[in-house]
Amino acid sequence: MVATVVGARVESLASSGIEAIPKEYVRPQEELTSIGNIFEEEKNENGPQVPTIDLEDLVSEDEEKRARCHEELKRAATEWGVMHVVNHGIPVELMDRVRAAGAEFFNQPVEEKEKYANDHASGNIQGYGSKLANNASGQLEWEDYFFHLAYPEEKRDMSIWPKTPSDYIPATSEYAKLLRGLATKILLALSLGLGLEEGRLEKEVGGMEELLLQMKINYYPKCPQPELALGVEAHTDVSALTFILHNMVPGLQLFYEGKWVTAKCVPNSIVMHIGDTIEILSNGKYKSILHRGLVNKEKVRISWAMFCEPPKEKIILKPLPETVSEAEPSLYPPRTFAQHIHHKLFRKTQVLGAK
Ligand SMILES: O=C(O)CCC(=O)C(=O)O
Ligand SMILES: [Fe+2]
Repeated sequence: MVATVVGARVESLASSGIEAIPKEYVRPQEELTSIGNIFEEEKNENGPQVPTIDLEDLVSEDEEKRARCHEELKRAATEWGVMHVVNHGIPVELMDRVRAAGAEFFNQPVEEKEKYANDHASGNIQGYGSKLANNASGQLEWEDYFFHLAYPEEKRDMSIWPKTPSDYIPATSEYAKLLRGLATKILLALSLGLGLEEGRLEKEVGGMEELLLQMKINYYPKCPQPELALGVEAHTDVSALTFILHNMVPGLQLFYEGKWVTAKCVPNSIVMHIGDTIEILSNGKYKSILHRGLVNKEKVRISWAMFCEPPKEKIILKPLPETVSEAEPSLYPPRTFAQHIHHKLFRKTQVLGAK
């Protein structure tokens, strides 16, 4: 009998030569029916597609062009809550450096990466990790990850950032700084889209001092039975905004109008999600879309998610008064970010426990 090593890295499992995945990774029956071959899914041109938004004119001097750009962004945030953004102002060479550095870090032997292992029991949530079963079902995801705070600079713990390769720190630091600037511009346009003053959402999520940029590199090894597993299970992001780079291997799916839509790989784009925080502040006018990640047999997939998050306790999140009326009552009770996360986990445990 082959015993499963619980807590082992998915990468080690994947390279061990197993032909069948351990049962903890097998999704429940009702979910399996919707999991297909991601390469086939990516080719599907029928049905709705994730919008691509050109941000060239996001801060244009030309008022008309700027308004048009804001309108498109607003529409995508309202209808989808996720989009490919292009002409975002982040140099492609920098995105390539971030990807190369992350990939090189993960290319090291597992033992090297274990030196950065996180330890949730001791409160060390930053570093190298894999999902631990957090509920009775023991369900696991087919991925390992690296997680750390990337911005603001004074809140970073550089002792946990990868030291190898040497470009990891400079590339990721610069990328985080530029993304922070982009987040401000996006929040400005989204504020105007709600009829608010341009700086309002930025302020409501914590501003320059308190909004945290958290980097999560998702590493999805090849999977011998991709039709039975998920790299990341269906969820909405709790963040205000999430910016995602990937290595051009498909995997991301969005639950839109009752169906799973596969995101195409758009060169030089960044996938941007509206997270729960903005959905709540906007009283549901902007959407935080349900999404998940599929894995495959042939190629390792890596994605770099930068979560822009409000502080855990300092801000009470609730629909802004301007977004609430008699006709559109508040859809969300007031909660801190920490309470929101806790509530989601609690609800999920209840749903799973009810089976
Ligand atoms: O890998 C992806 O494309 C998505 C990952 C994701 O949804 C997440 O890390 O929250
Ligand atoms: Fe996500």
